[in-house]
Amino acid sequence: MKYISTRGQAPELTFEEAMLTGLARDGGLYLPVEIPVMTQDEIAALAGLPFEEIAFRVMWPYVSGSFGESEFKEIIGRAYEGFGHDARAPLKQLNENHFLLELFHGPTLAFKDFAMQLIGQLFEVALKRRGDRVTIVGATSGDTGSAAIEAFRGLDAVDVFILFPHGRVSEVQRRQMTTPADRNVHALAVDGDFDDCQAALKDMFNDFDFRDGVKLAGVNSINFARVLAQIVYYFSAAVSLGAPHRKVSFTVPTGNFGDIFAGYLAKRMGLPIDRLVVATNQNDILHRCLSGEGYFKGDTIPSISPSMDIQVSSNFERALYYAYGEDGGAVAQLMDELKNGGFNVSQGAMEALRESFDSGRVSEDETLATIKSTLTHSAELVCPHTAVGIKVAEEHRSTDVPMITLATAHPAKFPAAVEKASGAHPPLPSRMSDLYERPERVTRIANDLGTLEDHIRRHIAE
Ligand SMILES: Cc1ncc(COP(=O)(O)O)c(C=O)c1O
Ligand SMILES: N[C@@H](CCOP(=O)(O)O)C(=O)O
Repeated sequence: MKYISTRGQAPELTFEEAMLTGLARDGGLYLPVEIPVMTQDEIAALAGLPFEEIAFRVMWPYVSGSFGESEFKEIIGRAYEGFGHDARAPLKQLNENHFLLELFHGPTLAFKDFAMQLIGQLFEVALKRRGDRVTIVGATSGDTGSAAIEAFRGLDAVDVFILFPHGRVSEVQRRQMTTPADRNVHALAVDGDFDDCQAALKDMFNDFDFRDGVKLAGVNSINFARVLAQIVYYFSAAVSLGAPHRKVSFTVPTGNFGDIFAGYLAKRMGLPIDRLVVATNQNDILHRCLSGEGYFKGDTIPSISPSMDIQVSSNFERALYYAYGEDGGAVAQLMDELKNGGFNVSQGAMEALRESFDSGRVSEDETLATIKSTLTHSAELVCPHTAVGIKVAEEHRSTDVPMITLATAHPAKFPAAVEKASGAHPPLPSRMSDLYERPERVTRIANDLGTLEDHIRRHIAE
């Protein structure tokens, strides 16, 4: 499989090259040249298989040519062996036709572990084969950073620098990033918001001297490998509810649009997904856009679902690429307009987006009320991001198609909000019970490209 950029001006790459590259050199995001399709029989055959086998069958067409078949199976095995649930992504029933897909049984208690644990293994194998090393820089609103640090800590061939917005992540998220003692891990608390961190990261990729000098690699969902690994649980969940013989819908708490874009690819691969519902908090650029108001940046407002405090949703570019008929020139022009504040989406592209996506926005009070009512009515304690999803899902579910809401993080990552809403304190798993006692190591740093690049150059392989 070859990979092309959403902006049409970067060289075609193999899966391994695209994974190690991150952002395309024309500023775009990599996508497969064509989306592989599974037959209805192939999808039906997934029912009852272990998660790892489903992962292999779903991802293999995307990676073959870069990794051997048994090599890839072993990588998948290693990636998920540390998960705290045999099903990896178990489904729970909330009410008659509303289900919760629990994606927080990995090492850092958020859905990011599904992809990050896999690409940690893929990077290690690929870099060893090449005899190469890279500098990973990641931007995080809390969960990507901790998952990346967990996946890459202690690896000789990788330095990992994580930029997070100072004061805008939960204490558990911060401590997950600042307490690992490994010398190749560097947590940077940036004076800015998540969008500033993500913009700085993209600027580093577009600064070719820096990019080539430090061998920059990215593990945010700008990296297609991240999105790929997230396709798998759409399949495992849907077949366990009767797909391909029965349609299902998904509601996804959304910020950077990576998770729900994985659902879009699952649909294009042949999974009978009826609706994909984008659920946003008060940082609602995606909801406004899907409601026909154009894609215009606002100020990011801190919320109790901080991982979704995002205004520039990087993977929306991938959805626009398909909505604009795979026209890289059109996408490049929209992204230029975004630099000046935003753009209106053409009527044809809006129709294409609406064929798959619905959306809803949830206020802070509604988030708190949903945490409480979910505990009261379904005996489930959920994190604020999941609550945003549940609220929107309830507004969009129909009686005849099961709705699956993605439970994207463990409630113990956000104890203050969960306790405020429900009065219940979500305990951390016992393996993390000393998290609050571990010493922290973090550098507070200005939101300035030169300062960030200089810091990274000076601290590589120290
Ligand atoms: C807990 C949680 N829920 C939801 C999201 C939103 O996911 P995405 O950015 O893929 O839309 C994030 C961050 O990415 C997250 O950390
Ligand atoms: N919510 C994310 C933001 C970054 O998203 P990514 O999927 O592009 O890595 C986080 O927790 O950091």
